[in-house]
Amino acid sequence: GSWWKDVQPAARDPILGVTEAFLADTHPSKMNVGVGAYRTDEGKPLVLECVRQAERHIAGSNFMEYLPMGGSVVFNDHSMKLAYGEEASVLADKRVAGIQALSGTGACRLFADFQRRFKPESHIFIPVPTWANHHNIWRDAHVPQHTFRYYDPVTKGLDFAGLMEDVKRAPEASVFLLHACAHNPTGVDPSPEQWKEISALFKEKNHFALFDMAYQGFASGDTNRDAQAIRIFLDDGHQVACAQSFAKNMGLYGQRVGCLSVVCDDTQQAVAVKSQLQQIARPMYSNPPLHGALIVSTILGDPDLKALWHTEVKGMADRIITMRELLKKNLVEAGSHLNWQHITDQIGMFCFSGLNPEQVDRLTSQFHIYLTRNGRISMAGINSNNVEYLANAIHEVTR
Ligand SMILES: Cc1[nH+]cc(COP(=O)(O)O)c(/C=N/[C@@H](CC(=O)O)C(=O)O)c1O
Repeated sequence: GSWWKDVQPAARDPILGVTEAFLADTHPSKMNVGVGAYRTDEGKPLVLECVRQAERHIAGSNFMEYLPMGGSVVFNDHSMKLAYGEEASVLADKRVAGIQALSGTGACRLFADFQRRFKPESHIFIPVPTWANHHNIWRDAHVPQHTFRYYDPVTKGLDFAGLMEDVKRAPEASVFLLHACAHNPTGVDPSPEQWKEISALFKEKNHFALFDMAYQGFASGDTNRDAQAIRIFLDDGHQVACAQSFAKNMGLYGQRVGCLSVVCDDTQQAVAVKSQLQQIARPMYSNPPLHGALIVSTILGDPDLKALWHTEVKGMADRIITMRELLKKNLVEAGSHLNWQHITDQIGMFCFSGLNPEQVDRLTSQFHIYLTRNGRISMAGINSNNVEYLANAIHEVTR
């Protein structure tokens, strides 16, 4: 009989499934505020000018060879400097094992498999809510998951007390997943003072922090400011790990460019850790793709291109902040009397609107507006031409 007769259709991905539904809709006013992918005020994807210039720099260069299993060393060095700081002592002392990854997803997965292999008894503590794919990644790595409180649906802000209590109650030396900035889906980040308290408690409990930094530069427009949580933990002496993505902040979504780095005791340990991370990559995809890493290295390695990138990433962050203000203003003008303060209090790519699944379903069925059922709105999908339409629709389903 047929080999695969028992294979059932997979459930729709809660995020990428929204894009599929959006593409299938032919309505002229349809809006996609689902997937976290930047769009210009004209509603178009953006290729950064610094990327275009980098592509011209590398055009025709005779690169088609395999990269090492750990990817481009030059790329890894630039990526780690971006995360930890140009002058970070852990980099000067060569204590960090860095490996090029298949964007942020790949970096998280490499860490999850590394954790399974070298800390087989460990579990992972994941914030509630988080990026939906985090659960899939640690599930497939066979690492047991727990959650810790993060978001307060009443205040639509950080549940700091709940977070600290859960961190305190977790067993000694637990592994935690933390969003470095622009928390997905809530857009709620701890303040620097709160990060300092979290770091101190992690020290007390001997916890380990993996930072998922998929939006560095995208939150505030300042790459150093968006990495402050990592810098605070480093200054406190934590040996963190960091999963980086260049999908959003450099617009390299489909190039799959990322980096996983692990801070170690010393150079010898970093060499050992990197060698083991490479052994995880080898059977998975052998070695990572060239092109995107070369673009990133070209940009971060050229002062003018790097300065241009900083300007452009700030431009994207600023447009999103403007859309937050516009959406809130249009909701008031539409006649809504609800409190929409969180729309401008939240930061990064997403607004956690507070809409419930039924209201989301109505936005989609009645107004052809596509967003994830947890009420997350990707602010980049909003522009000056559709913000009023969105505000009226939200008012309609929340009145
Ligand atoms: C927190 C976080 N971490 C990692 C990733 C992985 O991105 P990558 O393209 O592998 O570098 C994403 C992507 N989030 C958006 C896209 C997606 O779901 O894949 C999103 O939440 O819409 C994140 O939001």
